[in-house]
Amino acid sequence: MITTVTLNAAIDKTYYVPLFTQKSVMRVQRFYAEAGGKGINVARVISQLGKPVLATGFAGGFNGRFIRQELDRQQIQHDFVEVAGESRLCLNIINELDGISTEILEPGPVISDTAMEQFTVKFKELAKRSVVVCISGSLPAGVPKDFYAKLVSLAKGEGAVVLLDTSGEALQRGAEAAPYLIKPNEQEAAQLIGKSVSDAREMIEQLVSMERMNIPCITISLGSEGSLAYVQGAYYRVKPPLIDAVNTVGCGDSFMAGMAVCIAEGRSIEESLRYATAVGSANALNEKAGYINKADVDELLKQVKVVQL
Ligand SMILES: Nc1ncnc2c1ncn2[C@@H]1O[C@H](COP(=O)(O)OP(=O)(O)OP(=O)(O)O)[C@@H](O)[C@H]1O
Ligand SMILES: O=P(O)(O)OC[C@@]1(O)O[C@H](CO)[C@@H](O)[C@@H]1O
Repeated sequence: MITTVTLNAAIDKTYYVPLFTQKSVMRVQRFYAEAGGKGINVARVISQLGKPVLATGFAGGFNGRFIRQELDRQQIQHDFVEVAGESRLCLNIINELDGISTEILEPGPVISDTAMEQFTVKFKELAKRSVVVCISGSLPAGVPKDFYAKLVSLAKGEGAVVLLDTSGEALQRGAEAAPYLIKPNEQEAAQLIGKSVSDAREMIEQLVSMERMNIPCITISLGSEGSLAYVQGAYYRVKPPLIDAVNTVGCGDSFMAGMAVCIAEGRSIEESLRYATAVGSANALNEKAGYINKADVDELLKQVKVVQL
């Protein structure tokens, strides 16, 4: 089984407006409301790829009920710890004119020590039954910055392969616990090394050589430019197909879903990078965040280029 973790679950609302302008009244033309937050997106995409998955994390209030209901409707297994307060609302406003998206993300509920203890017990149990555990997204208030590091160690102790996709201090501390894979985008990678470097190859080399960084697989995602990966001593450049992107929010989560599936199935690294890239690109073709069509993935797969450097 693959388990995905979303400590800061959300209702992801996507608004399509004709022209996004400040100091104006904008009428929404189309909108979508989905169960979201990075790990839930990963779970949905894994499920859309036809593979078994379970989503866990914290969920609370009316929004938490909506999230569980949506997962039920989409027949995605879930096991969340109920928390006091409301799970957050994340808004993605897409300007129809040029496709540019603006995200407004609520902070989410404050998590109590009791809820964290409850989650830790549940997580250990789930990790024991999982081949791969994928931990994604920001930490809600109340959760210590080293919580992902604790989860990484626990899951590794239970024999699971751990993938981590987060940012800032949570990523820094989590990375020190040596998950199997991290996937920062350029901005997150720059935060991790403490400065921005314009050349992606130089950036990944700096990440690899960082002290206390003992991670077998590091991929820096570069949006429409694809990614640069380091896997056990070798570097790879991955180029996605040229597509007409509609909504790129959730591409990183879809990439993680593709990697999780391939790692769970023991596929080669080149095959995994190719597949994950096709899944990431397929998400960009969809109006909803964290959504793919399997037929798109199969088509895009033929056009992804992976080159060992
Ligand atoms: N416009 C695009 N065209 C083709 N492929 C894309 C595009 N945007 C993203 N992808 C694919 O998806 C992967 C992940 O995208 P990206 O770098 O935007 O992740 P991210 O910043 O983590 O996204 P998010 O946090 O919204 O999930 C890329 O490496 C690429 O393979
Ligand atoms: O605050 P986080 O957890 O870093 O990011 C949350 C979020 O922007 O990430 C997803 C896209 O990757 C969206 O579904 C969600 O709203």
